Amino acid sequence: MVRNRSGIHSDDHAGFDRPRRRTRPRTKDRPDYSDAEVATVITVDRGRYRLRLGDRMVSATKARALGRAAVIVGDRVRVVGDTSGEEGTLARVVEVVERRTVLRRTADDDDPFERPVVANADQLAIITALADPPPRTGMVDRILVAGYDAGLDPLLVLTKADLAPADELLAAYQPLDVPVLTTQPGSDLGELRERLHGRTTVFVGHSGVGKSTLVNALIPGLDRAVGEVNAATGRGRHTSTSAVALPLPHLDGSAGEAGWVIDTPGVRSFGLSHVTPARIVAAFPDLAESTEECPRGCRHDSTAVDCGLDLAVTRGRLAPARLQSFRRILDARLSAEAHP
Ligand SMILES: Nc1nc2c(ncn2[C@@H]2O[C@H](COP(=O)(O)OP(=O)(O)OP(=O)(O)O)[C@@H](O)[C@H]2O)c(=O)[nH]1
Ligand SMILES: [Zn+2]
Repeated sequence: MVRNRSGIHSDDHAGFDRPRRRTRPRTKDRPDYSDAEVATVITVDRGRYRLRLGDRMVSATKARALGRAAVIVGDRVRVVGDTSGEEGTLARVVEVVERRTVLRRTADDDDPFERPVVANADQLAIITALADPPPRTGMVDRILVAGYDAGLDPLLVLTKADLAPADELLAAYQPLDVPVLTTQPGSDLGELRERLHGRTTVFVGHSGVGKSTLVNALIPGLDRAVGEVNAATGRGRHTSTSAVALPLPHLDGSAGEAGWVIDTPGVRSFGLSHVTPARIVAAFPDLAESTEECPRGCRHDSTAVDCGLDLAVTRGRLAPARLQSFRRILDARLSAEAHP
């Protein structure tokens, strides 16, 4: 799949969480912040933001003028006030820079509200264990769909390869050209590091799959809590409920970051009611081309009549396994619609 660096199509910029009109100050009163410093949002916690500004960490609140507009992890924001980062100081976020991408979910399929989860990522790593807990392709498919919708490049990381073989999952995702990596205790993370290099990658995975173990291995000294799952709540006591952006160190010790990992809390569901099938198709240029011959309103699923995708298979232009895998993930979206 050929994509530009940011992984998004040029028409994807419109209307990302612009503040509503009533919350926006009248233009003539709006101060000009264009020369304010720009920082990256690392965490969001009850109206407080931890920002990385150059090589210092700064705490901040949101300026009243931003109203209810969301500020999310990964956002690039303009900040004013005390940006020294010294103990007890608090800067003010006055503007969110236009987002390149937004990964969204709806809490449930019947939840009408889209919740932006992470801004400005360009890759989505889905972490799945090969056993303990057993892999759930339905969940992987749903997260993939959210990633394609957001214009993120997918990456599948299969952990616990010491416990079970990866064949089945490889067969399910290779036809979609999803890169798949496997890990196990002590395995070489070189290829994963290469894929993370210079990019911002969201890590998503069900609780217990070994996500913290992986993040700790990638970022020595980080010490994310591993395996502290509370039996009663199914949630680690110290597990944060929102995402956190973590800079990846350069292995040779040079300054700056080698990329960003945005770690998200274990997901149990990934609602997709905000996703349209057309945007999933658009993530696969070869398939999108074949749908040009479809009848109007074709949904391209396995029940579709005269679908151009079936024609493409008949003509030998599309591998049957690719179409089958594509329809499986399309179904992950459509089944969301079937149970509103
Ligand atoms: N056998 C095996 N066990 C692993 C592997 N990776 C992690 N584990 C174990 O799996 C358990 C869960 O690992 P975590 O890293 O806490 O999983 P997590 O996905 O971060 O889970 P949450 O913190 O609940 O989100 C721990 O006991 C780990 O030691 C692996 O590759 N093989
Ligand atoms: Zn079709």
